Amino acid sequence: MQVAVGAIVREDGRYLLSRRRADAHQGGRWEFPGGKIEAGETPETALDRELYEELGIRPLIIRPLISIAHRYPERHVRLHVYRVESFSGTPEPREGQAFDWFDETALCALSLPDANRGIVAALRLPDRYLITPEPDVDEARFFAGIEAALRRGVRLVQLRAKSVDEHRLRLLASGAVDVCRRHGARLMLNGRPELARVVGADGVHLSASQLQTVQGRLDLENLYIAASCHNERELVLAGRLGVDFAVCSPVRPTASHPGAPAIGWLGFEAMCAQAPFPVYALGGLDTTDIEEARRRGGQGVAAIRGLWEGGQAYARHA
Ligand SMILES: Nc1nc2c([nH]c(=O)n2[C@@H]2O[C@H](COP(=O)(O)OP(=O)(O)OP(=O)(O)O)[C@@H](O)[C@H]2O)c(=O)[nH]1
Ligand SMILES: [Mg+2]
Repeated sequence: MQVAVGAIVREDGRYLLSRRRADAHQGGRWEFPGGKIEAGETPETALDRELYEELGIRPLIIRPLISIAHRYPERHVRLHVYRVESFSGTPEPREGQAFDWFDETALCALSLPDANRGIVAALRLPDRYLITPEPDVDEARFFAGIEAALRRGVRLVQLRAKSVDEHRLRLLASGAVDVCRRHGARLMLNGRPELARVVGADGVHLSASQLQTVQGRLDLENLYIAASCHNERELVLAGRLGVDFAVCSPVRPTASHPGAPAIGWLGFEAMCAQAPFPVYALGGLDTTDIEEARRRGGQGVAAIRGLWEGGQAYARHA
């Protein structure tokens, strides 16, 4: 079943959710307004009709947010989710449903249909994900590089330091957490979950090889979990583990991973269609590629040199 769904956002950043009728599929849970796409409709025209039928409003500015396929025991759905950034009219419950506006924190505490986890993640994540170049001996310069990226608007950072020992990684991670905190940004640690917790990181980023070793769902309470994926098999593993988002690479050939076959934009698009969570495109990309990544169904781009000031100079070994 194809479904059009709207995450309607107000100027104060709150989202409108309705409560599903008790007797409906996923009854009693909160949902983003929307409904089944009928024959002859596009997801956009269905969204327009549904929002009018359910709330008496007309979407004016919408942008694709994420597309999610989900199998409930009794039906399969594909949700085509849009962020509705402006609309005309005043929402009213035309079908007698309860509805309310929720900020991000309240949204995370609601009971939503199982398919909606990826929608909430997509709403909370930015369109760019900085991966740090391998740090050299000059730590001050390394932190200044992170800070410069944060000043340019980066809000999500992965500390990736493969060449350092555990002791130094811990120092670097603590420093990176501090810098990110000051700018209201989140830090993902490429490393062990226990270390992420000790240093106060916001999440842990798993390499594709770590993905192979984890059995079942990984429950790290309020830590974000992300993973690096290079093919559809790894995406499946990431899904089983319950990641919040993934990075798919390499979209283009890169200097940091010579010889790795590029997946190209078509490969990236196929991976986005499969993933029930947000996906960043990685590999030879920078901010000028964000729009393309979004057109292909992604959350945005992840980059080392593409998001690092002066890129080439520092990130020579990255
Ligand atoms: N509208 C909406 N549907 C969702 C969400 N998440 C989710 O899994 N779904 C599923 O997508 C399907 C969409 O259906 P719907 O019941 O809203 O469809 P509709 O408005 O056309 O309903 P109707 O048949 O009562 O007229 C349901 O199976 C529902 O459980 C969500 O956030 N919003
Ligand atoms: Mg509906």
